[in-house]
Amino acid sequence: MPLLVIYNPVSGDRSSKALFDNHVLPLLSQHNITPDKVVATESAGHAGTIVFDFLAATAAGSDPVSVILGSGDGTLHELINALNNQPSSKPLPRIHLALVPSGTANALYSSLFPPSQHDDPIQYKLKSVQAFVSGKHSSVALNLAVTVLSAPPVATPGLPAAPKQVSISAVVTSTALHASILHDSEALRASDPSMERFKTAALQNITRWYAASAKFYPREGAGVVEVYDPATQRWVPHEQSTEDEPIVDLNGPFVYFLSTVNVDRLEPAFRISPRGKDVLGPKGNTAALDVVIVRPMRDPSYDMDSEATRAAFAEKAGAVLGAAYQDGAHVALRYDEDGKVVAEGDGPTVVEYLRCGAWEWEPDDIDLRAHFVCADGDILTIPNGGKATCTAATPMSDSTGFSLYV
Ligand SMILES: Nc1ncnc2c1ncn2[C@@H]1O[C@H](COP(=O)(O)OP(=O)(O)OP(=O)(O)O)[C@@H](O)[C@H]1O
Repeated sequence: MPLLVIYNPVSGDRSSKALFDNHVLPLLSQHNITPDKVVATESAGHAGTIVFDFLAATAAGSDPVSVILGSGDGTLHELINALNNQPSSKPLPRIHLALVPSGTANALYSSLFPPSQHDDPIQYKLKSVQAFVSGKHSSVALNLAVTVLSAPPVATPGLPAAPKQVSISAVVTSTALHASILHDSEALRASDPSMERFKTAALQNITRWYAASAKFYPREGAGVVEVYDPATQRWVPHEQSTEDEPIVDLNGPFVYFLSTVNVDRLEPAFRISPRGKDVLGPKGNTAALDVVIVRPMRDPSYDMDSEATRAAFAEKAGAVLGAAYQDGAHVALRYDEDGKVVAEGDGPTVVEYLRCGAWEWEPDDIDLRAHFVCADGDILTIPNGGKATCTAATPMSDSTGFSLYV
């Protein structure tokens, strides 16, 4: 199988060149594997061009190719979207990826290879490449989340309808607090390349509420939208969803709205959708979006919207995010009758954790920040009067799409 090696020399702490020179390439030669090409990306957007040119030069037909990718989730996102946007008369072959985590957060890698304290730091980063060189070809097909931003259905008279924007995520699609954090943390990247910049941006945004409404559709085969019941640790039908009327409508305001595909975490310890990789792997599972939502009006102590109410709720939102670092304990948090966040009892859950096949997010026109959508770190803006629709997708067949060596 043709083999391409790519790394982003500026992702994360910029150590990927040394890692490839000292460990990845020597490991390949120990196994008598000679890559067809080894390339460092030279700019944003380059990874997609490298892969597209490689496919054009090597793939005689629909034969699969292997790509060893040293980067974070952002470069993978870029690569998937670049290939999707290339005009091509034939479907692209299946791309088998061996990931070398070199970014800041490495959500996909740390979900597939949950880190442990005992890992040797270098050997830990080589697990996917080890799976590739072992020749066992054990891989999982990646599901994708396809987000379409659409303009209002009625165009302004005299103006052509705005084109739809499409972005494909392999990890996360979010709005509300997470999209605001990613929007603001990008501005902090140059001064703070570490994950601390996400915490700084979180503090800047923790008191905001987002005015929007959302709809949820069942995943294929499920019949209903599911919600996680922490008491039984099972997915159960959402109270609004029946086989006859499956669509769930939720009204804002929202504080948190984040949907994952393939992953259970966004950083090694931040297990925000703790059941998020259940549907990966075995055949027969249909792709799903796991959506983590926090809406302040579920709080029994809520009476009116004011600065003081938002400041008080910020502490509860902070407790939810903190519990996500405790092995995903946030999905079991509840309100007691006074609105205190507790880990036991049978009050309403603080988090609504839904599993669906698609969701729609329609921001109120007046709320500019509710128009941000984050797709694997890329920030998109919903046009006024428009909405975002995110749909889970599985590869069309075994010979196309992406899979990961695990
Ligand atoms: N040579 C390059 N120079 C500048 N930017 C680059 C180069 N190669 C890739 N990029 C850009 O770097 C951005 C960040 O890369 P990547 O996602 O790999 O790392 P990260 O952001 O540090 O990690 P993570 O996504 O896990 O947080 C990508 O959006 C990509 O477009």
